[in-house]
Amino acid sequence: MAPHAEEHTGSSNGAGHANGSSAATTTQEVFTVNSPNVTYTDAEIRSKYTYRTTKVEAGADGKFVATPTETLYDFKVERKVPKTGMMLVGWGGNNGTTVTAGIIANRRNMVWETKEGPREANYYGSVVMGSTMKLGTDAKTSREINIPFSQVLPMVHPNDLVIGGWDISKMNMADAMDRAQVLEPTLKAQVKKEMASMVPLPSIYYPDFIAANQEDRADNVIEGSKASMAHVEHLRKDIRDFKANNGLDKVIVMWTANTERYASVLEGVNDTADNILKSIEQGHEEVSPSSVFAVACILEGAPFINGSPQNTFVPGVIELAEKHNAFIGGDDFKSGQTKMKSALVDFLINAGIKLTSIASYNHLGNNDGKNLSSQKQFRSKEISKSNVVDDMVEANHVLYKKDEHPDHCVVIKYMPAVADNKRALDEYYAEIFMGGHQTISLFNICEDSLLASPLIIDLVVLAEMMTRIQWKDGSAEGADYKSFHSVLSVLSYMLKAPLTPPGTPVVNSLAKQRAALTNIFRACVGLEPESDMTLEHKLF
Ligand SMILES: NC(=O)c1ccc[n+]([C@@H]2O[C@H](COP(=O)([O-])OP(=O)(O)OC[C@H]3O[C@@H](n4cnc5c(N)ncnc54)[C@H](O)[C@@H]3O)[C@@H](O)[C@H]2O)c1
Ligand SMILES: O=P([O-])([O-])O[C@@H]1[C@@H](O)[C@H](O)[C@@H](O)[C@H](O)[C@@H]1O
Repeated sequence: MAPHAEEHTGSSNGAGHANGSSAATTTQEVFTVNSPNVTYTDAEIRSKYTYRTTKVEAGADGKFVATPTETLYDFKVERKVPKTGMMLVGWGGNNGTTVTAGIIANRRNMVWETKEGPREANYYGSVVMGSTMKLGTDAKTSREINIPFSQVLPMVHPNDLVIGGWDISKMNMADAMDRAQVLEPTLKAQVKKEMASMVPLPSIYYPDFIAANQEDRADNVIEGSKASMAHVEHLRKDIRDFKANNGLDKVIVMWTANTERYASVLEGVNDTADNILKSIEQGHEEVSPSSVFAVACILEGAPFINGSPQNTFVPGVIELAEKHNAFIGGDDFKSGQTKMKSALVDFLINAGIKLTSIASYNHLGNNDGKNLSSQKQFRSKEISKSNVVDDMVEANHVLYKKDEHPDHCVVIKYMPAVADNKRALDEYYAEIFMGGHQTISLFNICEDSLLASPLIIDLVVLAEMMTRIQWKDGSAEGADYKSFHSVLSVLSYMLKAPLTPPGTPVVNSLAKQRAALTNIFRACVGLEPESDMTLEHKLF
């Protein structure tokens, strides 16, 4: 994505709507790949990529036998950036209002006064819009050349996103933004008029799935019995209407509504695609609103991402997505305390330091915290916040015996006074050389919604990008191109509890997650994985 070629003109249009530029901005890539394995047409980038890895087998003598292997893939990337809609479930919440105001402010290059002086709109905290990747090294000087991550492939610019969504609260977005207590009044004043014209669509509300303390918000609910496909069809029509009313090519749906309790996974209820559809027809009590949204999106062909920790993707929903070649992804934005944890644990364990205890406490005062003050909803969050260290511990059997792992506790307390400015207090306790100990104590004020909103943008932009990437076996004549697996594990960097295709491992290491995303996108333009070997600086 090149720097914006045109000014964006917002235009409001109908319920659950609005804005974005009149058309997707034309982009000029900032690099081309000079390789016989990469071809460019106006419509596509095609690349032949050799995937090199190492297969390991246990030898007869008990030693490992490592065999380098090569697999040929052909990748195809559609270059046309579609006019894309972002529909948020829970649009009227802290994250929904904040990300909406943030995109409007960026689209209009807004500046607002604060007590520390003027502040300009930005996309800090977004991997796509705020980070770079190493393209290679200068042919003459061998110095690193880095490019904005957003320019490795032709991605949607968030300023172009047309935003809409649903909420069980009918409050318009300007009033909901005030309710959220996240943004500076001087910024809110500049987006207020536009946000006031945005009203969330009514949503489905099954009280048993979120805290009872949320009931007073529920004044914007789709009527009718849960026991039918009516809710699914209603949401599908909402998506179709939003797409048609805004002249969109694509819609991505993001769950940023309240954390639900876990749904029981039951044979005959939600274990298969057919059974989840039957259970929705029957209004089964274990079918959650988020699963109904997921089913509606799968049937409508709109990628669905779950930004909360509940098990939206019960096996039947995953199977349905696979049957329909629809994209799903989740779970639970990884915004502050857990993102720091996944980086710190990665560093400590890979440094050979034996982490033995992690105590994670946080308190917050926003509505999310209010909902999480209910045990069943907290349990969903406790699970997603606790499992984030598992793969890193299991990968180091020098430090940890089988099934040995650090003590790990997660505490969340609702303290209204701090509002969205969540406090995360962590203690990491580790064994070091010769019986020593290292204690790391962190006090991390994470402004929850200002950290989560850029992740919403990343997840939507990356999910849309994945719909324009196809692959085929490069060694098989006549093979057909197909999409990546329905479960977008490539999104894991932004998520606490990465959903992966059934039977595949979960990777929580932040560095590995980012490397996977970066290197898959590099492969799509025929480039080798980012290597920091820099042999050119060592072998001369
Ligand atoms: N840093 C973060 O903010 C962060 C990080 C990770 C995960 N999350 C998760 O993201 C979600 C949203 O966080 P938030 O701070 O915006 O919460 P919030 O409570 O401010 O917003 C949630 C919104 O969802 C609405 N809602 C509830 N049930 C709904 C339904 N069935 N359909 C449509 N709307 C519904 C509520 O009315 C509310 O407006 C929460 O589940 C939270 O756990 C947030
Ligand atoms: O991503 P992270 O900062 O570790 O986790 C956060 C929790 O600490 C917080 O209590 C909760 O309100 C947010 O939804 C988010 O899940």
